[in-house]
Amino acid sequence: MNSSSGNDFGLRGRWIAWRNRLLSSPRFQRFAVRFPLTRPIARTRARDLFDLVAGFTYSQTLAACVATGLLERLADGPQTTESVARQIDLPRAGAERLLRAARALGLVESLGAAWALGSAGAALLGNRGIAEMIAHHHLLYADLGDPVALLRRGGGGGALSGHWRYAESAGEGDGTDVAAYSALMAASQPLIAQQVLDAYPFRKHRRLLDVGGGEGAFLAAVAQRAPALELGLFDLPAVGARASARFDSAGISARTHVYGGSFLTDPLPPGYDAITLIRVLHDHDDAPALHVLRAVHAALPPGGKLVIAEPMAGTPGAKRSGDAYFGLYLLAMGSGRPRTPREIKAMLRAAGFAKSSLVATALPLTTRVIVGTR
Ligand SMILES: C[S@@+](CC[C@H](N)C(=O)[O-])C[C@H]1O[C@@H](n2cnc3c(N)ncnc32)[C@H](O)[C@@H]1O
Repeated sequence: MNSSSGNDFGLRGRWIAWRNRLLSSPRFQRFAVRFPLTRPIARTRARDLFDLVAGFTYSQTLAACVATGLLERLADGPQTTESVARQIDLPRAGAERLLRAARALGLVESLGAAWALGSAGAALLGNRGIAEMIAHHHLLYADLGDPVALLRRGGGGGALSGHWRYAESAGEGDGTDVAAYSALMAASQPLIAQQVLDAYPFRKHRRLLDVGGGEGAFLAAVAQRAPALELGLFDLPAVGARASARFDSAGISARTHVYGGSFLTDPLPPGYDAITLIRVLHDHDDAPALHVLRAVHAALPPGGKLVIAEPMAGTPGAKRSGDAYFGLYLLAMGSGRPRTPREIKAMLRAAGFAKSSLVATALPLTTRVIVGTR
């Protein structure tokens, strides 16, 4: 149905149609920037709109900072443009262009004639996972070169789906295929693990199975917080091998068990009273995601807990990261979608879980937590 007036959508529909007619009118736009009472709002709106227009250049400034190691160079103290240019191997003019762009984004700041690390740059340096994400974004941007084509073909089929082998070739991935994504996940895990561990008391369980546990970074963090917990990790065989190596070097092999398999075709091992799915569910379309939840339900004892942790859609204050970033990221990857807590809870009900609740986390933009009870 086509409706340009909004009349068919009740009071709110009519209000939106009226507001949009006004906001898109060049006459009103001219008035709004001139009139003192509307000018601040008009300027903020214009800036927000420009940020949407220019976002790609901001991301690419960031990518250049990470690729050249600019931020690390400034971590040792302020430097002149010449010194920066020499260290990051750019002509002076190129270095200055990058420094100015980075300054505008808060990544660096000027200090007299020198350049220092900015507050956003310092925060980024303290989080290796974000730098690694930025470093692999060239794959995403290659796929987003023609976003309409990507949307038309239903996602996948590009550079990012090659990075996440299992996305389009379910249950697959040998040692070489899984190395890059497993390392990326492990690098970004500390921030996630800390929040999940603060949100949920794993100590009250006896045995915990981390399904799609990657190379074991989450379980290694759990092991420190809950020294009595027995730990299991289930992932594709090639990823499980990486986890075994990590557990060996962390000295926790005796209390961990690694299972190699596909949760889409193999049953999950029983005997665990808690199961975690950390950044796993959103990787899968609805049918396989429901399959995983059913497999978890089958493996848990009555009263057993499933802890789901991942960024979710519709997160207050972080809606862009859910539907815009992860929505397009997972589309390019070729599998999955970000879901709202309500959608995840409905899936848990469909998989047979008796109840579920959303638990608060420190940084919902990066991860939210839902606990389901079998
Ligand atoms: C996005 S990563 C998350 C890894 C880890 N949980 C974390 O948060 O760092 C998804 C994980 O699911 C695993 N995975 C994907 N498909 C799988 C399947 N069919 N069976 C078992 N594991 C699978 C991947 O190998 C990968 O380790």
